[in-house]
Amino acid sequence: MIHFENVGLRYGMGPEILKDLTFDIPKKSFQFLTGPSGAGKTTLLRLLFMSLKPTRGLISVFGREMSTIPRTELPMLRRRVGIVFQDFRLLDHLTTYENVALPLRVRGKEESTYRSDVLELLKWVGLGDRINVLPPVLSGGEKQRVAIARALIDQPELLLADEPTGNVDPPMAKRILKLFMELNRFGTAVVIATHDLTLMDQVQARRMILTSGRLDLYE
Ligand SMILES: Nc1ncnc2c1ncn2[C@@H]1O[C@H](COP(=O)(O)OP(=O)(O)OP(=O)(O)O)[C@@H](O)[C@H]1O
Repeated sequence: MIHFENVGLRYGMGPEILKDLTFDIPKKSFQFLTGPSGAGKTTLLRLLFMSLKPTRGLISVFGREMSTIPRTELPMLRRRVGIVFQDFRLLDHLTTYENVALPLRVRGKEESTYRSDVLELLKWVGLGDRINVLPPVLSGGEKQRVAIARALIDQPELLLADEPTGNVDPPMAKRILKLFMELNRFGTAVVIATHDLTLMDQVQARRMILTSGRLDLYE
């Protein structure tokens, strides 16, 4: 589904942050992306989300070579990807419910077809009593769970999550992991960037380890 071939990335004239990355993200696969702080995990997720272009090498996403994709087509391709940003990126003027429903609204779906799914997912992540609240009054962990629910609601082909359990307690982290695994069981490829060893030890999954910009894969 995604293929990287000798990919390198530098920001501006700075040093190369990612070096010679060659790997695949197969359809329906599940993997953790880990490595020390500053190793380039978020940068790699941004490449996977097509919000950054590599400075060298080739990336193909959903069978398309990234350098040939017109800018106008990127939003359509990105709709096939669910992403949980480290800083959540919720819309502050929309309620919790409306934030989670947004990807479905953007697709032109009727509210009656998804309302119960959104409510059920919000309940699952422990936010059943926060549906009409605006993000500014939510705690960090609550915001994180809204961002996760929004990324999952439309069953994307690929889910990218940047430290998705960084702000929640261990039982909730376990619950969120279960949600990702369930989504994966239904066919979504999942990439979770994390430092959380306890989380990674709960699943037998591929580990992609970034160290000083180089990637090692442990199947
Ligand atoms: N927009 C940017 N401009 C210049 N340098 C950047 C930019 N974004 C990230 N970097 C640099 O790239 C390197 C990798 O950063 P990145 O955020 O990808 O690492 P990370 O592995 O996700 O770190 P963490 O685990 O702390 O979130 C760091 O040295 C960072 O300072």
